[in-house]
Amino acid sequence: MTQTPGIAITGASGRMGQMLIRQVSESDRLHLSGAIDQPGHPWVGQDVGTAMGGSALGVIVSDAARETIAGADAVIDFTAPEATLHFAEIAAETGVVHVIGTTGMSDDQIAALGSAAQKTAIIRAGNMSLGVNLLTQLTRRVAAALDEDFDIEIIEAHHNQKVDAPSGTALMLGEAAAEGRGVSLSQVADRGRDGITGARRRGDIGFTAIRGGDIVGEHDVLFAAAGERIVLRHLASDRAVFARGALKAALWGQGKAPGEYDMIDVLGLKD
Ligand SMILES: NC(=O)C1=CN([C@@H]2O[C@H](COP(=O)(O)OP(=O)(O)OC[C@H]3O[C@@H](n4cnc5c(N)ncnc54)[C@H](OP(=O)(O)O)[C@@H]3O)[C@@H](O)[C@H]2O)C=CC1
Ligand SMILES: O=C(O)C1=N[C@H](C(=O)O)C[C@H](O)C1
Repeated sequence: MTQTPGIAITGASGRMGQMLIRQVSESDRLHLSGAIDQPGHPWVGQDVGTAMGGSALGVIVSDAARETIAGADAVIDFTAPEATLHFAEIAAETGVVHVIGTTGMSDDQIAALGSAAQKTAIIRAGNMSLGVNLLTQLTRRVAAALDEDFDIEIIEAHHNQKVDAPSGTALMLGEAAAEGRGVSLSQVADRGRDGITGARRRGDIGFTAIRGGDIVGEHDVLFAAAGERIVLRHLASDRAVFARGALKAALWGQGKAPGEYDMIDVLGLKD
């Protein structure tokens, strides 16, 4: 019998880590080969299924990232920027496909992934759901069809434990809108309104971040002109949508040449 690709999950005890472990362990196309947590985490040394409060899955949570990633065909990583850079080095050295969902990375941190991508396939997206990736394409098209009489605002809402803002998704949508308009997002992004801000600058793309309760992830792209508004909206109510995308990416990455890819590549959504 052919063995399915083995998947190692970083940040096993995290919100996404646990969701990914559930999805991989229920998949018949992939199997869970490893679960990683930080040294000193109480889950290290325990069966990951038991640690999650369910039945044993036969995989012990390890703090030995290199060994665990080397034993996998893909590592799925939804953690934090510095951790992701560390895992990228290991994935590159061991030739393991690296699926990155981590957000909040600086431009320098993203650039640093470039050298890892010379050695292995990296698939990275600020949002791995089908819906949001479709929404980026729609945003780009609507932005291209409208002129600067339409002010573009991106409004996102997330749970109260989220540490980065704007969300990775909001930035993806901002990039898509800027691309549609033929401008660079860094030149037009307005990310921090407070106090006497002055009137809105024509052509800016504004960002607003709401944080509260257990909101999984909500994004509006508003195109507002005199007398009319268009709103493109995505609402996520279950983290499974992100995990499903990550599993698809891990499978799609098998046998791919080293390089940087995104979910538009995985989902075949390029126009
Ligand atoms: N692209 C997408 O589709 C999505 C992306 N995300 C992103 O995924 C990331 C994680 O989100 P979420 O699961 O909610 O966050 P959590 O805080 O619930 O989980 C983060 C996990 O990463 C671990 N971690 C943090 N820092 C390090 C480190 N330096 N080294 C090793 N492990 C570390 C944490 O371990 P410990 O508990 O020991 O600190 C924890 O297990 C965020 O960046 C979020 O924005 C989330 C959902 C969808
Ligand atoms: O931190 C989260 O929860 C999420 N993060 C991603 C982001 O920053 O956009 C994706 C999703 O919205 C959930």
